[in-house]
Amino acid sequence: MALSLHACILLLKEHHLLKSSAVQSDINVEMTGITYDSRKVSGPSLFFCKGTHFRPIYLSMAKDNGATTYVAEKPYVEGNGMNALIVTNVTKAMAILGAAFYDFPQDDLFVIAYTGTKGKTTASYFTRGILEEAHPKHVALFSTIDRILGPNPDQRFKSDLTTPESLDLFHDMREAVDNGMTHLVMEVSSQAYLRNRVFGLTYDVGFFLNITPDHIGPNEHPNFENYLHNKLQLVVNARKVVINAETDHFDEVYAAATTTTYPESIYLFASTDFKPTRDDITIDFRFESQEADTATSKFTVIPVTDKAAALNIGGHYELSLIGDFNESNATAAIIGAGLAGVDARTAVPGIAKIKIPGRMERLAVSEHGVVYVDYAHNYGSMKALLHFIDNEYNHPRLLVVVGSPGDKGVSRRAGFAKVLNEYADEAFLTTDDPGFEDPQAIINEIDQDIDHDKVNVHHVLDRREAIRQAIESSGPNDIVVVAGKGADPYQKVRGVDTPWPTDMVVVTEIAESL
Ligand SMILES: CC(=O)N[C@H]1[C@@H](OP(=O)(O)OP(=O)(O)OC[C@H]2O[C@@H](n3ccc(=O)[nH]c3=O)[C@H](O)[C@@H]2O)O[C@H](CO)[C@@H](O)[C@@H]1O[C@H](C)C(=O)N[C@@H](C)C(=O)N[C@H](CCC(=O)O)C(=O)O
Ligand SMILES: Nc1ncnc2c1ncn2[C@@H]1O[C@H](COP(=O)(O)OP(=O)(O)OP(=O)(O)O)[C@@H](O)[C@H]1O
Repeated sequence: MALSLHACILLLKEHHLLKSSAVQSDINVEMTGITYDSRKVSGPSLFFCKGTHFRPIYLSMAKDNGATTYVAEKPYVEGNGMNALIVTNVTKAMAILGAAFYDFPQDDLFVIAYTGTKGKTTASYFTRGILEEAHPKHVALFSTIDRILGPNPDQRFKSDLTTPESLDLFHDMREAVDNGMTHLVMEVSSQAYLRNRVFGLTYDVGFFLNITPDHIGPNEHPNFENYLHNKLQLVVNARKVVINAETDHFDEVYAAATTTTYPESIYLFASTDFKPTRDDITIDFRFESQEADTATSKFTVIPVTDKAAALNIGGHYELSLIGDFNESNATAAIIGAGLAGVDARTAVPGIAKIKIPGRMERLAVSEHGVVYVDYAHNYGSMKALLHFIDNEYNHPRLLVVVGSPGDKGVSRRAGFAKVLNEYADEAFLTTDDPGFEDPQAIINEIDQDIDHDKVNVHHVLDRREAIRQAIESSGPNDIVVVAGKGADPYQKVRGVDTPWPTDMVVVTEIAESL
């Protein structure tokens, strides 16, 4: 892979990003490296000066390591002697030049993208499960949990971000294509749009699952309007759009979709109980719960319109991942697979066996009821989870272990208190990625909104101990929910990822010790 300075200048001009350039060498000589991290420069490279914690010394280091050109929003003396491309927006420039450096790998992939406050990972796993049934060993995945770039175990990595930085995104897409992948299912966070990680990228199919207030605060979105605006960008950039008609802010989502997509390429889905508030839209697909037990969930997908019927995905489905919200996620995935050319004969077996690390994992503990480990970590997801369990087990005594992260998502704290008031009998408030905040202060903040007449609250800073106390104090008919971390293998403490064996491993160890 390579890119010349000449090509960079042309591309930046074409996108109206170039403010000025200083050329010190032959503009046709190709650069064979591209990075935003001075520690990764090797050989003649293009280096991007970006980020809140960027220091000019990184540019000196990049130059020493062989970088020949830098891209930045202002000139740096540390870059003297290098080619300089001064741009109006460095992260947009990075996305445009990154796509070109890796030779536009998205053109060789059928790309299905998901956004939504909740359900992105689940729907992405479901979609990949179906597509893999139709195209074995040809479906890549970029998810919060992992990135799958090829069929071999060494082509699978743990993710650091839900949606990677643009250079990493295009790098990984290129690897996926070179590994023979023909399809990519990816999660797109609102932060990815805010930070231009997917600037200029378009999708074959784009999904809008839902939106509830989250990710608002320092380092994330300044307010809900900004969060919504960034999430809407996904439907603007998709050739076919699928929208959960039950989402809050449906009107804005639908309007955004129609700015770039004709209504015949927009598909809407909803449960059979849902009544649209406007009569100028038609729901294309309905889904209806059949029955659920503690191991499987059965539902039917019903095509309503002609364009929905044409996909041939109607029928009865079964999931190994319970939770009524997962029927909605699964319906989305089935429609996505249908738009990729897969019909119900493949979709039905494809989705049945999918399990997702840290989502609705369940362990029955002798004499202590059932323990669920789940990644629910805001009001909306926790409500969906506790409501489902409350219904499924007919109002059991509910013990919930939960904490809230530091440095972000501050609104989650009040949200947890609200949902605990609605459903929990016992709350074990504990540590969850405190970052640079005091975990006890976070616990106090959650606790201040809990109604102590309804919920018996325990403060147990040590997460393992909190889980132990919850399980030990639960009876044979009780349910313990360990929420928030799912299959996260670490606790973020003062900038350090401290290893954590994962909630389910801890639950299992405690259960075996009883
Ligand atoms: C707020 C935010 O999104 N920040 C991301 C962003 O940081 P940044 O651009 O400000 O960069 P920085 O960390 O300040 O580093 C400065 C620059 O110096 C460079 N550097 C550093 C050291 C050195 O020796 N040499 C050098 O060149 C670094 O490579 C970097 O380019 O780029 C970094 C990668 O370069 C990301 O790791 C970082 O994600 C932070 C850790 C983060 O927590 N992001 C969250 C909010 C996020 O993105 N979440 C969403 C999911 C949200 C959801 O669940 O929906 C996601 O998509 O994951
Ligand atoms: N459609 C949904 N509506 C409400 N809650 C959901 C939905 N789907 C999943 N959840 C809940 O949210 C949790 C996280 O689900 P998932 O990982 O699929 O979402 P996500 O959008 O990828 O989340 P994040 O952006 O936080 O990584 C699940 O463990 C479950 O409790």
